[in-house]
This record gives sequence, structure tokens and C-alpha cells, in this order.
Amino acid sequence: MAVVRSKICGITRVEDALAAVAAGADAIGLVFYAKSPRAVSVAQAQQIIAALPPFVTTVGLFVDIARVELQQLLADVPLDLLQFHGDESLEQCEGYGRPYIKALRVKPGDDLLALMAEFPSASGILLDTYVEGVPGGTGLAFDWSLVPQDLPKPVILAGGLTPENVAAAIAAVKPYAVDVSGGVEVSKGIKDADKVRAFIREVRGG
Ligand SMILES: O=C(O)c1ccccc1N[C@@H]1O[C@H](COP(=O)(O)O)[C@@H](O)[C@H]1O
Repeated sequence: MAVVRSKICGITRVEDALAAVAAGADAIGLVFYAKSPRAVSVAQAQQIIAALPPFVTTVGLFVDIARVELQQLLADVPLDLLQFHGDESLEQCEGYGRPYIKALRVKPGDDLLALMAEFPSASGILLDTYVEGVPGGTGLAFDWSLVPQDLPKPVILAGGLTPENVAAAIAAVKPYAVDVSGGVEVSKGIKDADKVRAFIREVRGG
């Protein structure tokens, strides 16, 4: 059985980052989107990243952020990977010379192969649920049968994942990694260490 990696997104506290890593998370996500209840400041992000042990990928999540703002942020915060979760173009995603993943919000009728092909330089494609007017972090799952098998890039499956449904999601999509935020929280931005452990246990086969 292939190893499936886990990213715990929307971390706002050092203790939640450390609990996620202790549970076996491969990556943590920091949300730099002011409208999100999980948004972190530069100082918060610096503090969280400074507390991490080696070999944990730090992912910054952005939604149509202004170029100057992201350039400044990258100078201040040591992020390993950029996650573009808005309507960014290929040129915008490539414009920082950093590895990135592009989020696509899935809805019935989408040609995911064609949409993925628009981002040939992405390290991976994150699939989240389409909800009109909301860029992500909705806590809602999409119909996993909409994802074609054998996609040409690593797929990071997101959207409404929980300890209860993640095993079924992995069986259906066979993603490279899974990404969760609301499904392992006690409240928005505050992670539940028991749920994080249960989630990663399920990702690893129970
Ligand atoms: O978490 C947020 O607040 C957020 C805001 C704007 C765009 C994306 C956001 N989060 C990402 O959405 C997916 C799905 O979240 P959930 O598990 O359904 O709560 C999550 O993996 C984050 O990467």
C-alpha cells in the first residue's frame, strides 16, 4: 500500500503544530488570508516555524494575495511551499521562484485533467470542494468519484476530511497526500490533538 502523506492546515498555535508533528504530520499549513478565522500574523508564523523540528514542510496558504505583500512575507517567514488557493494564474503562481501547489475547487462537470494542465510547474494539485463565494476551508467534502484515476501530478485531497471519512477518501481517490483543517478542530483555528492523532492513524491504515 502506498504511503499517503498528511498536512494539517490552519495551524495558529505552537502547541497545535507540535502535536501535529508528534502525531506524524508531514506538513503544517499556515493561512495568510485575512478573511479566514485561521489567519496568522507574520509574528505568529515565525514563532510556530521556529518551534518545529527538522523535516516538517511548512506551507503558506494564500488567496489572491497582492504580489508586494507576498514578496515581503517570503522575506520574513521561512516557508517551504506556497499553496495558492484563489484564482491565481500560472504566471502569478510561478512569479516567486518557489515550489508551489495550486488548489482547484471541484464541482460536477469540471475537466480536472484540463484544469491541472494549466499549472504544469506545480509540485502538486490540491483538490478542495467548490462552494460559491468561499475560497476554501468550508468543511465540506465533494464527490470523490469526480476525480479521475492516474492523474499526472501528485494530488493532495482536501475538503471536509475527518478521522471518520479519510480512509474511504483515500480508497476512492488514491491521493499522494491528504489535507485537513476543520475536521480536526475544536473550534476554528484551534486543533484537537486527539482528532489529529485519529486522523493520521486512519491515513496510515488504522
Ligand atoms: O482554512 C481556511 O480558512 C481556508 C481559507 C481560504 C482558503 C482555504 C482555506 N483552507 C484550506 O481548505 C482546505 C479544506 O478545509 P477543510 O478541511 O474542509 O476545513 C484545507 O485543507 C485548507 O488547505
